[in-house]
Amino acid sequence: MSLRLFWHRRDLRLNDNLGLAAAYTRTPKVVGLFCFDPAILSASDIAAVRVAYLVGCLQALQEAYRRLGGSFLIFRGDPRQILPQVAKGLGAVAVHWHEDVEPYGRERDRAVAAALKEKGIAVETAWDQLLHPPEAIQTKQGQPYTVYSPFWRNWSSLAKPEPVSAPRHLEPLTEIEQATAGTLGAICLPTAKDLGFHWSGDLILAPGEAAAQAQLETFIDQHIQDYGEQRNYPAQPGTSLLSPALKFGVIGIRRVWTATQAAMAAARSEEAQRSIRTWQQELAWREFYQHALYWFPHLAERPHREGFATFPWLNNEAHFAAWCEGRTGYPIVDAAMRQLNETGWMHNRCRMIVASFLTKDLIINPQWGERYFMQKLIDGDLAANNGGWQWSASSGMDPKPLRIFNPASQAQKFDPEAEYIRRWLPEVRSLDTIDLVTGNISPLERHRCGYPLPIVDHRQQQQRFKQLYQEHFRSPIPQE
Ligand SMILES: Cc1cc2nc3c(=O)[nH]c(=O)nc-3n(C[C@H](O)[C@H](O)[C@H](O)COP(=O)(O)OP(=O)(O)OC[C@H]3O[C@@H](n4cnc5c(N)ncnc54)[C@H](O)[C@@H]3O)c2cc1C
Repeated sequence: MSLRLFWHRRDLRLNDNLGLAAAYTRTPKVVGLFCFDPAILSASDIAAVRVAYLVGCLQALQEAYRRLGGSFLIFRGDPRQILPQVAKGLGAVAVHWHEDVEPYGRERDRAVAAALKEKGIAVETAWDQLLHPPEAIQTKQGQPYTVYSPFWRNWSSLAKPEPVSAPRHLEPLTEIEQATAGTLGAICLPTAKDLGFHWSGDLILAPGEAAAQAQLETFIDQHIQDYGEQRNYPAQPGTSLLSPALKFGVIGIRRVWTATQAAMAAARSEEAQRSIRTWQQELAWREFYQHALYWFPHLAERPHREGFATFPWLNNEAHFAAWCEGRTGYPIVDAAMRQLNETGWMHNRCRMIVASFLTKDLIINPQWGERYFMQKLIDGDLAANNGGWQWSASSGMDPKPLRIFNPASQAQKFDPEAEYIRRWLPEVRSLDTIDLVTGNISPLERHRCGYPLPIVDHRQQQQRFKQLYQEHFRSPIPQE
């Protein structure tokens, strides 16, 4: 029986997995494989919480393969060497995987494909992590979109693909093949600690396909119809928390989309339908940023607007340390950074607030913040994180208006009872709500609570940023 390998990367599931389903139509002997790449593991922006979630998902996937009777192999090393060696050693006729948008992944995949073809082994790839691959969404002139609204109009007008089924039964490796895999370097699944990462906290989402599916169902049943309103309040459980599952492909995007369509059909009101539409738009933001990275790989390295590469950022290291530790003296900013440090996740509203604060109040290079987020986030994803930071810094593809968030107005609007602030800043819990949301806390009170004075003055810094902007770009401030 011919053997095919399926190389898992950002698709840690059996259901709604296009490449796996395609391989399974050819043979039931599809062997799953995951390779820990030292180049990725040794990068300086890896979060321990993300590795912990990844390892948990691999464990669930390995069990899922076993339940279907199949085999799942783990390796540690350079995929450019491992994949061709293993495929050849096991006599595989083909290796299947899914396309990636990240520059490193695309280059790696080209090298792996070339090495396999040299050995006479077929390579079959598909787009799986997006509802529409980059080539499918372009302007009338055949160019990639650089602005979200027209992208959304095009993207949302297209019919969406249906989910595909998981294999029903898989053939395992024979004992001899298993022994061969061992000599080729197959290892037992390491723990996050074995890989050099330590995460002792809880995870916002339990690892594995079953947990992601259950989370989707809970969100659809209980929250999606109120998402339009609730998604802005960081103290409320109004968002899906599916970002780690979507990052690692623990749930299929076609399944997620189908669930939103079913919710739309069952919506209780027009308001509820608008909420569901808003959530669908977030899924489109995810795709927009992935397409952007695919077409403009330089985004991973530098600002899209070239002028920002030489912007005179102040880059005060003490201010950056205070921001990272949640000790800026601005309660909503500090609460958000503590949430990130303690849980590996931060609410979207707060991501925007802290990113604006870092770039427009502290006037620090957004790349510093982008990297810190990657070092901490369970859902840290190059495309989404870069997109979010470039949006916040006004250095991205869609720079208008110049977004400057006022921390006090944001807190008054989106955390009016200071519930979120109190949850993450225990030292100020006893203070009055109005003081917490406005940040008008006297120096004496701050001293009494052990809470720092504001490290900068928002109003002054806003003026300073605008002045630097005008001088640097020699142009007026872009307005809405
Ligand atoms: C500065 C900054 C950095 C960010 N970094 C990341 C990151 O590293 N990884 C990441 O997945 N998201 C990132 N986001 C986007 C967003 O904050 C998270 O996707 C969201 O908070 C995840 O929570 P959720 O799953 O409950 O989202 P929901 O509100 O339930 O949204 C559903 C899904 O849509 C996608 N999504 C939602 N908003 C966005 C967005 N603005 N851009 C891209 N995709 C989106 C996510 O996959 C999310 O899981 C960032 C946003 C900002 C402003």
